[in-house]
Amino acid sequence: MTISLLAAIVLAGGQSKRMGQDKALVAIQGVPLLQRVCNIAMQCTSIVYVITFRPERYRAIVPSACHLIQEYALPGENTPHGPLIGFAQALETLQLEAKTEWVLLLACDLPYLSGERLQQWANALEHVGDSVALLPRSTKGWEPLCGFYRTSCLASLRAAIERGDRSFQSWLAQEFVQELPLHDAQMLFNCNTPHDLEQVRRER
Ligand SMILES: Nc1nc2c(ncn2[C@@H]2O[C@H](COP(=O)(O)OP(=O)(O)OP(=O)(O)O)[C@@H](O)[C@H]2O)c(=O)[nH]1
Ligand SMILES: [Mg+2]
Repeated sequence: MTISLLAAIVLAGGQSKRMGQDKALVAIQGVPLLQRVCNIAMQCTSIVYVITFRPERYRAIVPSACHLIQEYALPGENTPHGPLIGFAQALETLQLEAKTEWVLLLACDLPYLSGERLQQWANALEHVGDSVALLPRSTKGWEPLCGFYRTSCLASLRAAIERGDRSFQSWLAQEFVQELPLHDAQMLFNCNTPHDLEQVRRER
């Protein structure tokens, strides 16, 4: 697909409570997780945004070609307010600055992401019908933080947030989502806890 059709958003606004230290900065083979994810996103598109409450903390590790978006608190909402609102805020910026048809959304805690697999998936975007999103599925349901969304979903996303939805699952339950074939389930492994991190460091 032509590169201007696709941008990427990386979410780095979580609290890393389970990890006990900022996951974005945790290094695997010397490379901070957020940096790894940005590098892989850049294999799919030259337009990469990172949304976070702490852009200054990450400036030194995020590749200079990536854009950092300052996330803001919504009135009456605690922070972090969760990935759904983070995604909506990043999409607002994207619509103003990049105007791509699709966006690849990625969590920052995916140590086994494959750029090749993402590129293969991205190639399918040219042939998608009316779907709002293309996502892999696990036994738990859609895997919303490693897949593709039409940027025009912002209107429906805003409406869901207004209604009080805070989870991707409840928003996506109302949307037409197409499944991406997942041949390597490990790609979706989340590095959430010190135990997860130990496991990844052992395997790498
Ligand atoms: N931009 C943004 N990203 C978020 C927010 N909340 C979670 N995320 C991101 O969403 C992804 C998945 O979140 P989790 O795995 O639950 O990460 P977390 O919230 O930092 O971890 P815990 O505090 O242990 O639940 C990670 O990339 C987080 O950085 C938010 O309010 N804003
Ligand atoms: Mg996680």
